[in-house]
Amino acid sequence: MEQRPRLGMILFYVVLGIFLLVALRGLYPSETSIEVPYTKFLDDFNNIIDIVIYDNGKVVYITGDNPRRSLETYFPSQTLITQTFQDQLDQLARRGVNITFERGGDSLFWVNLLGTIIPLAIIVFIWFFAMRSLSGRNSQAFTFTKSPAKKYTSSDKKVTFKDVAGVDEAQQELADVVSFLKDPSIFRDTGARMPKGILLVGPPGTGKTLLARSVAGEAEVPFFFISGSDFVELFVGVGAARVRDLFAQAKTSAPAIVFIDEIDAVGRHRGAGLGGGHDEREQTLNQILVEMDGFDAKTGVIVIAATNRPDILDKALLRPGRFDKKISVDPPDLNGRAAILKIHMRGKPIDPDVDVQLLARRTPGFVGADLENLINEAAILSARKKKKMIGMFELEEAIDRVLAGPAKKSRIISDKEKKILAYHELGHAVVGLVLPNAFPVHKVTIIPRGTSTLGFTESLPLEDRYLITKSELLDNMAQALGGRAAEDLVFGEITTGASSDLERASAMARSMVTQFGMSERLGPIAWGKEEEEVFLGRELTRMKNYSEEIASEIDAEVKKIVLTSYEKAKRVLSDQRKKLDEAAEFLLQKETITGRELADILGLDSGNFYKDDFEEVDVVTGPKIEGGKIMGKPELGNA
Ligand SMILES: Nc1ncnc2c1ncn2[C@@H]1O[C@H](COP(=O)(O)OP(=O)(O)OP(=O)(O)O)[C@@H](O)[C@H]1O
Ligand SMILES: [Zn+2]
Repeated sequence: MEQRPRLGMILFYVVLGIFLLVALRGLYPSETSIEVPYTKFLDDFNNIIDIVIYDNGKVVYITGDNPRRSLETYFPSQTLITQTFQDQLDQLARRGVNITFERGGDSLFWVNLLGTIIPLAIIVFIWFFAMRSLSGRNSQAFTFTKSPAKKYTSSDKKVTFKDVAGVDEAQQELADVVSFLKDPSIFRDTGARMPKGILLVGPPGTGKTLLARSVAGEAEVPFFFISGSDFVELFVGVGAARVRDLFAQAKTSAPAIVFIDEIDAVGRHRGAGLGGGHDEREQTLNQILVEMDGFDAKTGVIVIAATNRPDILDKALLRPGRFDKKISVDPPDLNGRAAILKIHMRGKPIDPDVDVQLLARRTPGFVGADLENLINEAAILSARKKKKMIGMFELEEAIDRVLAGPAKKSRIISDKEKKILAYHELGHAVVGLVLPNAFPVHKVTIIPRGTSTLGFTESLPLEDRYLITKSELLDNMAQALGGRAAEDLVFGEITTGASSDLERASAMARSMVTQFGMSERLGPIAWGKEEEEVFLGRELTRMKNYSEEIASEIDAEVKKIVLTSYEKAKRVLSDQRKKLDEAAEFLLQKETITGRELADILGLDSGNFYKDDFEEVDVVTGPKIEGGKIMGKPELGNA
């Protein structure tokens, strides 16, 4: 980012240099000859070694005295056809002088002119183009200082709180802002101070922009939008000028909302970042601070900024009177996702049989933008099939695509591999169905998807629960190991396909021992401290604060837990050995089997499959426990 203005300047000067050079060259063309009087021509006559005669009377010649300089003179064009002139030419020819006849002596002028204009035009074009692409905006190549803020006024399609869901807490906080913008006097009477700046913090796609727009829509005030990366411009000082312009615009139409997306692009704490080059960014940032200090609550301008890197923001931005209110915009929970899906289904032809709750359950970790995209994908799939309505099949297919890539029907898997795959996936599913505390099984498929997934069993994690018991953890671990257990049991041999299952089970066991204090031997002690680097790829790092002795005890406990779960999985499967073959036959034929169908084959009416009985649960907002972390993803063990 910082390199941009530098690069722009260098490019600009290089282009300017070339431009001047060519322009000068065009004015004094080196190839052009010097005009001399006719008498000089007569003087030189005996010395001429090369001559060009144009039909309009122009003559260009070179003498032996100075062969590098061509001279030119003019005859009245009639002279060219006189006998005397012909005689003179004869004389020259006899001396072996090179004589050429040409048309239209003026062409040289045009050649010169074109020679100047064409490169000029090319350069202007390149310059223009460079500006355009460097400034990242099409129409504003030359209006650097004018703010490119887009203004959405109430005439545009209005976004209101009804268009946003799953971010209830943030919405509640913003409701105050709306009432303030609608009627500032209420707040003035109680002496309450409205924040000038609000910082929306959250991962991409959670609806920060949408929220800011909905505040403007609810309050029916103009909305000025700009992105922090727009400020990073070609010339030093341009960003600051833009900020000034933006705020001037907002103040004249106050009450108004100024929204700065990606504020981290300019608001990074000073001195950070690579390769210096902070002058431009710093100036822009300073200007934002100056503007925010320069108006008070009476002005009626509220600045909302969004970022997903609050940790790198300059402290100056967060001081009182600036962005002193922080609102976090988190990824939606189960009910939030259902509500967002409903919003984006509005006005689309959705099959009445669609189970929104199931879709929400299948999409943990999806943010608003993903859910919107999901519905769009399903709409495309339906259109491709020329269906009139978007059905559950397309919506589920769209989820599978996002989770594991599009189905690869063409991928050829040998029958033997397919059989192993079927038993492996059924191993997961059967264990999940039989053990009462595993996550409900939704479906099993052996349709290969993406590049690495050969098949998967999907269980739906219980997100509306905030505590997970030890027995649930153990049953889920057994389920994770079910694939491997089935391979072992049925084929007496194991494949490489279970590696991620093993990884998952081991990680669960380790968390149980070190994090949740669930090992009897090691007691209710947190071994090591887990640190989640905020927004840095969510890497979990464990700080070791225990002895080597404890470390080996932890390892022994982890091993014990995993092995016990594995034995449990194997026991369940050998009890169901006969039914397992029946289910495998079904799966090999149909490639997909639902939890309910599998329960029917196993004769487990009360089996642990996904039942549609979660509909419209009340959200109990409680603290999220750590355990949610490892439970957050659906079972997606590849073969
Ligand atoms: N909470 C939500 N409710 C409804 N729709 C949402 C929600 N969140 C996102 N969307 C949909 O996703 C689109 C993109 O979201 P938006 O641009 O507001 O996210 P953002 O948090 O600003 O992302 P970024 O940080 O990438 O700018 C929205 O236009 C909207 O259609
Ligand atoms: Zn597996």
